[in-house]
Amino acid sequence: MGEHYFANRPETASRPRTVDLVLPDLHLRLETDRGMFSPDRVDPGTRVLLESVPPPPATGTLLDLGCGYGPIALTMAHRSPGATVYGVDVNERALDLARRNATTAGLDNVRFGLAEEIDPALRFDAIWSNPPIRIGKAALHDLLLAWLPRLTPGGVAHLVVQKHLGSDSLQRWLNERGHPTERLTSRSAYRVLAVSARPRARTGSDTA
Ligand SMILES: C[S@@+](CC[C@H](N)C(=O)[O-])C[C@H]1O[C@@H](n2cnc3c(N)ncnc32)[C@H](O)[C@@H]1O
Repeated sequence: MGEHYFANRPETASRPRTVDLVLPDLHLRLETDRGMFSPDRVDPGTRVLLESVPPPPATGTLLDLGCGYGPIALTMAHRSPGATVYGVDVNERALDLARRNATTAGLDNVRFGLAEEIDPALRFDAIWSNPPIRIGKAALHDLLLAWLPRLTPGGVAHLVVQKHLGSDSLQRWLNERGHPTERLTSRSAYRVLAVSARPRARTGSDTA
């Protein structure tokens, strides 16, 4: 059976290569390898996200959830040089390449690591993600429930999901979980969802 791109330590023999990420505002050559998501080209869903989401906050703390070799985190770091960007993944080969890609791009406002290496007290002003749909619905829901509550009040998460992989049901589920969620973009097979932080529960003193 083929190895999943979300393996922690891919056993697949290494075969390094590069892909070009070309956007109106940046051009990066990124090192990739076997054993990770979309090693031969920047994923079209990632491209839809990067081409359609408004610029991230200029300062603060930003997150790329499931960063792979780093195209989303590095774009955020480039667009928001005054912010600190975190990229988290379970795939250590991808994290190593993401760190190398940051160094090559001269971006020093981005940090890559496993979830447990990221300070649990950190809160995020924006989250961008091409999430790992293929880990299964229950695991994806658990992942989102672990990270979305870490949005700051007013923070927004942008998630790109293919329609046939369940973007509409994910949007419904997020709304049911109390995260106001709208469809920002609909381009070919891809949808970008804009997910707001859950509104804080009103307390007695709010209404006094
Ligand atoms: C669809 S890929 C996107 C990769 C990269 N952001 C891109 O655009 O090319 C999803 C990523 O999520 C990672 N992933 C899977 N399970 C995860 C988890 N529990 N926590 C964080 N990342 C995870 C996978 O290893 C994979 O790199």
